[in-house]
Amino acid sequence: MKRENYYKLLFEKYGSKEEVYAELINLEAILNLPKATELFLSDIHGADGAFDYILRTGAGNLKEKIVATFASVWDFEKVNEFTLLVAYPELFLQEMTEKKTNTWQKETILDLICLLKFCASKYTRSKVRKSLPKEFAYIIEELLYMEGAAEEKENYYEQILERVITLQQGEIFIVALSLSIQRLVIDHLHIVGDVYDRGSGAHKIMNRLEKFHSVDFQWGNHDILWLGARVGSSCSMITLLRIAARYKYLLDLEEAYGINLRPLYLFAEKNYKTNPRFTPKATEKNAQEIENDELLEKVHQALAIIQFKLEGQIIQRRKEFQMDDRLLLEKIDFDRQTITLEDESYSIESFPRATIDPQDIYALSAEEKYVLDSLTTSFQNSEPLKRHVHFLLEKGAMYQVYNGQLLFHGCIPLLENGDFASFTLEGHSYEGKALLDAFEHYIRQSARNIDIHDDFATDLIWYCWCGEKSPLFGRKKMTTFERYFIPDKLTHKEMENPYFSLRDEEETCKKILEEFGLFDQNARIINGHTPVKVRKGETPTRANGKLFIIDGGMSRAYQKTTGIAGYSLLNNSYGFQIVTHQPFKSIEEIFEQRKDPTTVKNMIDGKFKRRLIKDTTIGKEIQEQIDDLLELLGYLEIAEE
Ligand SMILES: O=P(O)(O)OC[C@H]1O[C@](O)(COP(=O)(O)O)[C@@H](O)[C@@H]1O
Ligand SMILES: [Mn+2]
Repeated sequence: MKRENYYKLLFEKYGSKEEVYAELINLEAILNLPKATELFLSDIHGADGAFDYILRTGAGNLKEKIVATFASVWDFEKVNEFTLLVAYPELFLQEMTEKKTNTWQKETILDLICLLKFCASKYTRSKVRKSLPKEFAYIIEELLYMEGAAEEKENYYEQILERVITLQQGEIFIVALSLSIQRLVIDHLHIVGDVYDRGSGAHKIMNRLEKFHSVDFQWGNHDILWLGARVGSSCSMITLLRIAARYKYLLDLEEAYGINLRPLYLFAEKNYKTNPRFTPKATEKNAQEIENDELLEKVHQALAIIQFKLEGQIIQRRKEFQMDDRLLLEKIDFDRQTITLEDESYSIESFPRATIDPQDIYALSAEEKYVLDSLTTSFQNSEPLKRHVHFLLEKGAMYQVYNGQLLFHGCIPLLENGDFASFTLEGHSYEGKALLDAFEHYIRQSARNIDIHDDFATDLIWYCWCGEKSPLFGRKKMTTFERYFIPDKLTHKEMENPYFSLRDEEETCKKILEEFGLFDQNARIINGHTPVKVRKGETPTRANGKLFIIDGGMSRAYQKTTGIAGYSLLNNSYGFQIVTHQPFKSIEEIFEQRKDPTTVKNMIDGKFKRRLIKDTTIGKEIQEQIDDLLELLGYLEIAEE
């Protein structure tokens, strides 16, 4: 478009020169406000309750704000009580045993207004307005910004509150105020991968993310399985189903995504026997569940075998993946019940050989094909999955550079000596940032053609899940087969890419940051994917503070290894804060304990200078708008002459 036409269009948006001035002043004011709070979360793994809890409490930030507002007058007990009220207002009101007298309501509303005022102080009025519930926006604004003498104000407040309460709106008002506070406590959310798998609530998390006011997403290896399932990667789809069987929430997928599992269940019931190696992971059992387990064992096996066959097919047609050592089924000696891996023979146990055709080991049987087709149809017709994958494509990426930080889920593949490891895709060799960009390019290409199921791009989605050079995975191989069938635990080890030890060194982190154009000394890497084993003395801060690992560790099954639930990260205008989470069992337990066990630790960056919006990614965009408006004014002046 010609510059002149652009100015005309821009001017039409404002209508008058005065409006342009007003917008300029507004934008310049925004640039000088303190930077808003970001929350970084990762590895949520279907734990929707824990996720909901973290969002409602702003990962401990809500309590921090309450302490800052009322510290001089309230004790811990009162702070905890109020945190609970703001985080779960509906439930709090419902559970309250004392009478909710008019005085109590009035006091609570005034306290909430006070807190809201504090939380809103670093935002523009227009932004605060957008965060308020429509029905109460006017009243709340009156209460927030009322000018005048103390006495006048008090009378005015008194009158408004009296009215709200006599109209029976007190409780609704309390809920509305609490939700607005929640909304302002976290301004932007970063999901550093792995919302999906190992827990049954991923769809609820995705529903919530779709509506979240400001969010970005770095794909994790588990999310990529779901994206793959939607866009035609059969092997990704079967793998996520196998994991769902392993963690015992397979049936929930019928309701969550409308997946028809009947053909799969019928096939498994007919072709498989029970096999304790495939008993789903679960903690407590009742009689009905035991019966269910038997069926699930069969389904779980059926899925594992289809997965190994499909993997074999991909590895055979994609020599460039260099995964021939993972062509496992052909390495089995069925009569001797052994497998040969890297010239070593290992015994295998309970391998269900009945559905393997010795003449064509990786071929699916007609029945398996039928099951696969019907599942594919189900996945590709699922409306919620379509929406969720659309969200992943729109808000998600392989990595993100935001406010001078580099975010990615897994790793940047490195060689032992710290150089970037290269990988060849369709004849081109890529490394470092270019490698991540290339993966992203192919993922998006595959997503444009969901009817093609075996092209290079779609196969590469599966590679992202478990390939050695996949930045989302970062391990030499995925030993799923070994863990199911080979008792020798030595074979279960998944060697990590050198990145995972080299990232502890400042030099490595600096090199990676520079590769992504980040030269500032305050630049940091924010990483997910690997649980921080607190029990073994590991910490989430590495490389002299250049890198944070924030595996939220919300997957219950993994809490044994970590010793806590996990870590997340906050970043406000003063710098980073590391948040330590305790295992979340239920809201009931939180209400019983009446306290938020989350702890927040400040990591003030070197010099104590508050970061303003002008120093952020959004600030750069606002500056561009300002520059445009200034140019527009210049243009208008010339036009007037
Ligand atoms: O414990 P499970 O569910 O069998 O999963 C183990 C597999 O998951 C992985 O850890 C990948 O998942 P993460 O991205 O959560 O680490 C594989 O490396 C491993 O083979
Ligand atoms: Mn991961």
